[in-house]
Amino acid sequence: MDLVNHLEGRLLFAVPKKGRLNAAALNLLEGADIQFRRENRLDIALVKNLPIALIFLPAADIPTFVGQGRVDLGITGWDQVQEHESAVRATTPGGGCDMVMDLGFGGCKLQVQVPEKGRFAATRDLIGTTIGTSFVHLAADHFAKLEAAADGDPNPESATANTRQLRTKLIELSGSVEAACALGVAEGIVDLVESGETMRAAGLKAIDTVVESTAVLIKSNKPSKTEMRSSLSDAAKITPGKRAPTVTSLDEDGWVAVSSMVEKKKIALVMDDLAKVGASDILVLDLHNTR
Ligand SMILES: Nc1ncnc2c1ncn2[C@@H]1O[C@H](COP(=O)(O)OP(=O)(O)OP(=O)(O)O)[C@@H](O)[C@H]1O
Ligand SMILES: O=P(O)(O)OC[C@H]1O[C@H](OP(=O)(O)OP(=O)(O)O)[C@H](O)[C@@H]1O
Repeated sequence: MDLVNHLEGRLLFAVPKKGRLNAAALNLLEGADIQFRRENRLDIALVKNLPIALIFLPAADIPTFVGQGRVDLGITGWDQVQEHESAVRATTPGGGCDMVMDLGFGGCKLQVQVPEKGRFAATRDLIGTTIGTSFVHLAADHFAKLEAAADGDPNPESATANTRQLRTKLIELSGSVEAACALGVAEGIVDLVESGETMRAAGLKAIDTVVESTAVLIKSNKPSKTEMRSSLSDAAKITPGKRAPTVTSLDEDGWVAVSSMVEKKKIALVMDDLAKVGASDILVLDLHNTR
């Protein structure tokens, strides 16, 4: 079955496809009686008992899909939501995601770590060095604030990597970040710590916390394409016009303008019904003749 063509009218819900949050997220869905069967290798599963489609994505990509309004809801780490927000702040303030609730599992901290017996005691000592991390945008913003404070900026908390030329060099690593110091790739790292075992085994110590994280439920603050399409089909049933309504794309993502002929005596009721299915800016214009 081509599942992509069965998404219309369904709420799209992104779930971590693997990794630390996968099992706990699936438990949560089971507890909420969300029934589905995921076909082997398919990243979309239609929920049997509710108009929902689950979309299985890497935890790091979920804020992008939710932030762009491509899916409506998602479960991911707060660290990933913050990293996305830092990455797109210049073009999309807030990243397009709103936090609905803290889910309480997946607790960890994104921390600045340095060799235990090394020369760095505080994060500001790392200014101008090389830092290895998978969270390049959050780490860059963190060092932008530190550098602003070191330079005597009266408002260092408002500094970001977009507003400053960083002296600290960030190297993006996709895993095993803790190996970077011992192998000479970086002087310090910014990486997740849960039990602390990985950090201790690598001879590192934490000297600063960038973000404290747990798994969160996030929602898009843009209407998704499917939501828009389903509202549109509801609206078209209320105002079918003579043959079909005229639908025009608008410059704002997710919105369309709809024109349709309505009998004069039904205008008030039709406007009420349209507002109920989510229509806004409803205008009534005179039509002088029709045949
Ligand atoms: N000990 C931990 N280490 C890493 N992440 C953790 C840990 N505990 C909880 N998390 C949460 O799990 C999220 C997903 O991390 P995880 O490494 O499992 O994802 P992944 O999709 O398997 O990524 P990757 O393939 O890069 O390892 C993190 O962003 C974080 O919010
Ligand atoms: O404090 P701990 O309980 O030891 O957990 C922290 C470790 O877990 C994560 O790595 P992961 O196991 O996901 O592997 P990775 O290094 O390949 O990302 C994270 O990047 C740390 O290395």
